[in-house]
Amino acid sequence: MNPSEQSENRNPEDLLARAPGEPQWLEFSSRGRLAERLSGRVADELAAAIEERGIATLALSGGRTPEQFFVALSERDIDWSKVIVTLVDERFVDTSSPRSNAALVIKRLLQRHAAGAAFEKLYEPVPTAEEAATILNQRLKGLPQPFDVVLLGMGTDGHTASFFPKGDTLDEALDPKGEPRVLAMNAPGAEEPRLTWNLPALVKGRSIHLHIEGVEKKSVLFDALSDKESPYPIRAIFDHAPTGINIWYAPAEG
Ligand SMILES: O=C(O)[C@H](O)[C@@H](O)[C@H](O)[C@H](O)COP(=O)(O)O
Repeated sequence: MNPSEQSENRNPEDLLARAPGEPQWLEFSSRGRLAERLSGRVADELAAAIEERGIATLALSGGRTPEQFFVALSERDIDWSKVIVTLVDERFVDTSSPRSNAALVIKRLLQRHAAGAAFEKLYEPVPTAEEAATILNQRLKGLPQPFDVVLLGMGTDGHTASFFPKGDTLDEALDPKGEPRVLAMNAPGAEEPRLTWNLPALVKGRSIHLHIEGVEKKSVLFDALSDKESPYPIRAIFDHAPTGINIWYAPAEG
């Protein structure tokens, strides 16, 4: 049986009953429906945070998956002038690169209603990602934490944020006792050096959403959640998040 068939035959309810952290499974027939519903949920959470604390923080993943969601979110009419957007992780490239997560956020999210949001990029134009991490930890000291809303993605190698298998700072990044901070990460599976918030910064998020599309990712996630000793870094998020993670899934990619 190939991984896709195997994953299709696995029932999310059975799996989630055994998974750590009591996650919720939210499945949609299309990417568009998912983007619509997820954007409504995130907009409500941001509005509630503004109501309670006067400001809201939103930490986003990049990659290809969230494009439609970003557009749908940009159309939500909330007080974006009170929202600070940042990234869960970034590729060590400037915004002129098609690989820049910041460029994606600027182009797809910080438009329409969301044009008034503040944006804290996870990038500094210095020679190395390690130097950038040092500067970012200074610059982002004042960023209100815990983040109100954290949006995670996942790769088919089981990475989330830039917690890549065999990453050179993976142990440090996944140390649940660390203070929230940004780290540089170099890994064989990443095309360029990365910058990433560490596990404590992400799992402290008041609301955590994991957005995955395609049966291959579903299969990887099921493997990660059904095995306590799973080598997939995504497992660490479920093991350490005190709040239930919402898993948003649509079978089709593209
Ligand atoms: O910069 C990044 O790559 C991300 O933030 C990363 O963690 C992403 O969520 C996954 O790699 C999934 O990427 P895709 O959506 O492109 O599959």
